Parts: sequence; structure tokens; C-alpha cells
Amino acid sequence: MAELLTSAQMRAAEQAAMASGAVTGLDLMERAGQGVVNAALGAWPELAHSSYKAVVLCGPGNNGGDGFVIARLLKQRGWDVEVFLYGTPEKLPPDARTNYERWQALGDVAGFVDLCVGQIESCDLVIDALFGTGLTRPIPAVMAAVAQGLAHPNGAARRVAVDLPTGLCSDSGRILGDDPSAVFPSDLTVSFHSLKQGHVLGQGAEICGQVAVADIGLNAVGETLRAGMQDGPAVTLYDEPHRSALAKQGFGHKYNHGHALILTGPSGKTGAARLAARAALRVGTGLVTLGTPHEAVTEVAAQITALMLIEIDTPDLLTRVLSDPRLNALCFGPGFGVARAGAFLPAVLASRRATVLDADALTALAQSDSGFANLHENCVLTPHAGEFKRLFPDLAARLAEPPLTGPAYSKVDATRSAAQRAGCTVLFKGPDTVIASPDGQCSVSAAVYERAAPWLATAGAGDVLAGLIAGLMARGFPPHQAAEIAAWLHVEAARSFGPGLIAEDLPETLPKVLRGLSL
Ligand SMILES: NC(=O)C1=CN([C@@H]2O[C@H](COP(=O)(O)OP(=O)(O)OC[C@H]3O[C@@H](n4cnc5c(N)ncnc54)[C@H](O)[C@@H]3O)[C@@H](O)[C@H]2O)[C@@H](O)CC1
Ligand SMILES: [K+]
Repeated sequence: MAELLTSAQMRAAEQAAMASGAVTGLDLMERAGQGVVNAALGAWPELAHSSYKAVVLCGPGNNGGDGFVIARLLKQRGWDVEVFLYGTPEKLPPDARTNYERWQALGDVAGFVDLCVGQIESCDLVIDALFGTGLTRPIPAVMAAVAQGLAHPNGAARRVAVDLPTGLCSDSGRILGDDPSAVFPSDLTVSFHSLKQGHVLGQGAEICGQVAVADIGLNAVGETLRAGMQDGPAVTLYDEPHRSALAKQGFGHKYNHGHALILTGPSGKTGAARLAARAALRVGTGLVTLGTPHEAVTEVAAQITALMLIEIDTPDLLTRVLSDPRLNALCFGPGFGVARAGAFLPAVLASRRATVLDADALTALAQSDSGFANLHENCVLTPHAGEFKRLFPDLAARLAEPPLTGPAYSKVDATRSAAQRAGCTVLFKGPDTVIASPDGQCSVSAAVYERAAPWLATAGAGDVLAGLIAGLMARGFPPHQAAEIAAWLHVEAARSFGPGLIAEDLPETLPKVLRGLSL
């Protein structure tokens, strides 16, 4: 799994690498510049065959230093290159200053105020090397005006961001300030060593275009690099589950694969739980039973075949049913009714079962007098943004405030705090789903870039996710891992099915996704 770094972690890694003597800042800057040129020529191979025109916008720090390297490398390929600097050369940090001077031997540097958008639109490549991981406040108005001009370019200029699109916060993927247009949208963003959190969180993916990662040789520094990471464990970008984790052994039987209990709502509201149950069964749970109130039994029975059914009308009955230890995971909340969920909540939590609390169970939890006191480490909360706000209003408010300084408060920060407070795993949904647990594990399951799954925004998709997590916990996966695998399968099923997807299709597409993992 790839790491998603914060600006502090990236700085620490670079400093550790330089302190080890393995590389110098100038080496890193040269590799960074070369990495951007390679990535741009890789993205648009037609640019490799002739010489074209580039405009390079350089800022006052090391991001600007990368810009001077890029200008030099393009010039050496025969390109016509114009360079604009925001700030004064005397104040450039040493490595950036060296590259400024190297560039000066090849061409001029104009002031940023002399730039007009028309100049940029008439070029083939525009390089945004204004600010990178050092951005700490909203970009100046003069830059925002250029950014607005570049948002909908008239010309054919391909827009490349060095490390990060200027204006985008590296840790949160939020635009610094209260002006949503104060950012340089790009067609290609080239990050160094690893993606940063901001490339996948918040508006990152929308603004970055495509992303590429350029190796600048930090991996070779190994342990030194790890030692530099004093800012806590890195967040991981979840990629795909290991085959051996999900496969079923040839000699097992259904009782080896757990028994999930999915609680349904009353008559007319049972569809959500049935979707969850179908997903739990498809993800390989040995047995799945729907716990249904008496008056909805006929409705549920008419709709199911492989799923089983048991009448559960009251919290006491639920407690009695759960005295059977073979029922080892619960899904509680989809279509359940908020008031009913409030009544059942104490019995659900007292059972200490591995439990997914979703939908109405989350609203009931937010309203309950005992708050998070009875949650335990085998619970998984799966809020969307509205439910997160109900459960953690102060964290949601902090996340909604316009970020005036960087690095800004992120969805990772909010989800980590929520997991600490709740004492259990929290999966905060979205295209940038964040999964955090009280032990510090945190990963992002991103449905962006090549994994975009816009058709997943459909009624009932959340119920399917809840069922997948419950099913995986019934199979014995710990909560954090169950949430990660479920979120990944959910997106893969949506991508595999494609346009026209409705929630019912998700469980039915799982076999194809699982086959793709060579199970
Ligand atoms: N440190 C290193 O060794 C390397 C750094 N690299 C590049 O260096 C970048 C980070 O460089 P820096 O730390 O110098 O930071 P930046 O170049 O991103 O920003 C420069 C400085 O501008 C100031 N600033 C921040 N926001 C501002 C605003 N809105 N208006 C005006 N000034 C503002 C800050 O003082 C900041 O340190 C990375 O993104 C990457 O592109 C790469 O060359 C790889 C090696
Ligand atoms: K940049």
C-alpha cells in the first residue's frame, strides 16, 4: 500500500535523506525537475518529438527552484521557454537560487506582474511551480487572477502542477482561503516520492487532473527516511486486498465462514437490510440471517432464498437470539427507523458483537444519552457527511470552516479524532473515504482518478457497504481491515458494472470482482 504523506512528513523525509549524506538538496531538486519533464512528455508523447513553447511560473521557495530546473531542461531540448518569478531572486532559498542562476545563463526571468493570461494560452505547456508543500496561506490576489484565467483556457496549453496545484493544501486537499477559484487547476500534477494526502482528499482529485509520482531517490535512504517521520504513522492509500486474505480454503464448510445477523426495518422498509444481507452473503459469509419484526416477515420471506429469516420484535428477543455465539457479526441501522434504533441500541452494544452501525443507528447513536460510552473496539461506524455532523458536530464544523492557514484541518484529522473519541473504527464515506481506528491505523479508499466511480452515488449503495463490512467481520476480519476491504470491493463492483448501476447490481457484480482477484 502506498503512503500518503503530509507536508511535515515529506520535509522530514527529505531532511533525513540529506542529513544521511546520501543526497543533497540540489540532487533532489534536479531529480524533481527531471521527473516533471519526464511525466509531461509521458502524458503527451507528441511533445517529445519536436520543440515547443513553455511558460514556467516560479514561486519564492523550493517549488520555484524545481521550476527553474524544468525551464533549463526544456530549453536544452530546444524549447522556447519564458520564465516568470513571483518574488525577488535575492530571497530565494539556496538551492532554488542556484537553479535560478543556472537558468539565467540560458534565458531571462520576468516578474510575475508582467504576466498576462493570453501569453500562457498561446503556449504548449504551462508549468505551475509557484507553491508546493510550503503553502501556508491563501495565494495572493495577483496569482488568483491568473489562476482564474487558466481555469477555462482558450488555447491548447497543457497545465502541469509541480508537486501540487498552487493554492491547494498538501495535507487536506482544500483550497486555502475563502475564494474557491484561488487555485491553479491542472491537467497533470507530478508529486515527488509519494502522493500527498491533498492529492486524494477533498477537492484534490478535481484540481490535480491526473497525478504522477516521480521517484527522486528517497526510497534508497530506507531506514533513515522512516526515522525522519516523527509526525506519526503515515496514512495509507488502500489499493487492493491480498488474494490470500479473501480466498476460501478448499476444505472448509459454511460454518467456518461466520454467520451474520442483519436487522431489518418494519414492513415497507426492509429493502435496505435485504441489500446489506445479499452483499454479506456474496462476500463469502457462511450464513446470513435477516432479523425481522413479526409484521414484516411475509414481506421479507417473499424476497429471499439463500438468506435465512428469524423474527426479532424486541430488544429482549435480540439479546436472546444473540446468546448463540455462532451469530458472530451484526449489521444494524439500514432502514431500521431512528426511534426503533434508539430502543435496540443498548441490546446491540451489550452483545459485544462485531457490529456495523449505519444509517438510522448512527442517528440514534447521536441522540442517545449514553453517547459513545458503550461502543467497543469491534464496532464500525459508517457515517456520510451528514451523519458525521450529527455524531461529531465540532469536528464537522472545523472541517467546514474556510481554511485560512495551511496545512489545513483535513478529513483524515477529523476521522482520526472521531475514531479516538468513539473508541472504534470510523469509516467516513465519500469519494475520499477515510477509515480510522483508535490504534492509529488510518487509510484512504479513494474513488478518484482511474478509480472514479460516479455511478456509486445511488440509493442503497451505503446499505451494500454496511453489509459487506458485516459479512467480512463475520468471516473473521478485524474491523479496520473489514472496512478497508469492503470499501475497495464496493468501488470495484461499481467500476466493473459501470453506467446504469443501481444498488442491487453491486452484490451481483461481486463474483466478477472476486474472480478478478484470482480467488
Ligand atoms: N526540500 C527539498 O529538498 C525539496 C523540495 N522540493 C520542492 O520544494 C517544495 C517545497 O518548498 P518550500 O518549502 O520552499 O515551499 P514552497 O516553495 O511551496 O513555498 C515557499 C514559501 O512561500 C511562503 N508562502 C507560503 N504560502 C504563501 C502565500 N500564500 N503567499 C506568499 N508566500 C507564501 C512560505 O514561506 C513558503 O515556505 C516542494 O513542494 C517541492 O516542489 C523538491 O525540489 C524536492 C526536494
Ligand atoms: K505548484
